[in-house]
Amino acid sequence: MRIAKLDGLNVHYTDEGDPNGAPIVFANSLGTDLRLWDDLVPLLPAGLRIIRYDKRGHGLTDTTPGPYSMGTLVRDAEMLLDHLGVKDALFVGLSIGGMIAQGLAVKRLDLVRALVISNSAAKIGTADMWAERVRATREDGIESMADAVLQRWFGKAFRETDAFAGWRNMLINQSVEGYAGCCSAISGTDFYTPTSGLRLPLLGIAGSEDGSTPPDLVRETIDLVPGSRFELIRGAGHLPCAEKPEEYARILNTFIKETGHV
Ligand SMILES: O=C(O)CC1=CCC(=O)O1
Repeated sequence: MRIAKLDGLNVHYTDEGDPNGAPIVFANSLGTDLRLWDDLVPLLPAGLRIIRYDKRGHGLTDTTPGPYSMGTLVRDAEMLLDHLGVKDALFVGLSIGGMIAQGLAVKRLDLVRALVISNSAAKIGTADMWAERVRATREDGIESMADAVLQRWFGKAFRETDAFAGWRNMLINQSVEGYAGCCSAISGTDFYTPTSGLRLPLLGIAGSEDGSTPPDLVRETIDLVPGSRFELIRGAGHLPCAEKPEEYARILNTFIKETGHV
């Protein structure tokens, strides 16, 4: 098990593949841990250094008292990459992970040479929506919202597979404080202006059945950056890397090659 102690925070991460390869970093969504990418990683091209991590309040990373700010989550990612000596990474962020990706690219362009913003946007939801999510999380528990969240995460066919129970368990077993803390970070984030200023290779990925960040919302953010590309995965919900890993890999691997990352 790999833990990096970053300014007192124990951050759980994995560092796989070729240690001298071009780095690719994955940041996961609200309510998931780094296993989000388990089915995708074996489909990536050889020669990459593949880094995944559990963000604050999720998985095996420490939970600190919330609410969190997006600045704190971006700083955690920044400290991890500095700790690992990573520069010029291809950074893949899904949902809140895609917000962290935008914030990191704006703050430390030396760390990020290309971005994948998956099922994410410059701004997600409204302050009222996130305040209600924080209230429900704290007062009724994550499980009280699980069915609604999972409907947005996956299409109907996937919800009938055996694997679905594992995703439900991943969601309901996250820390209440960590989950609520990250809801507050999303609520306070509007990267519309800073992301508009980014000039780097950018790929957007959306799922046609995504009830959290619908395709039009993702596309609006991707279109802020000249030269960016947008791909839609049909029949997939909010977590297409888990629901349709082969299709996700085909799109991501094309981008990896186009940007000369391997
Ligand atoms: O829980 C959801 O609705 C999906 C989601 C929104 C932001 C995020 O990271 O996940």
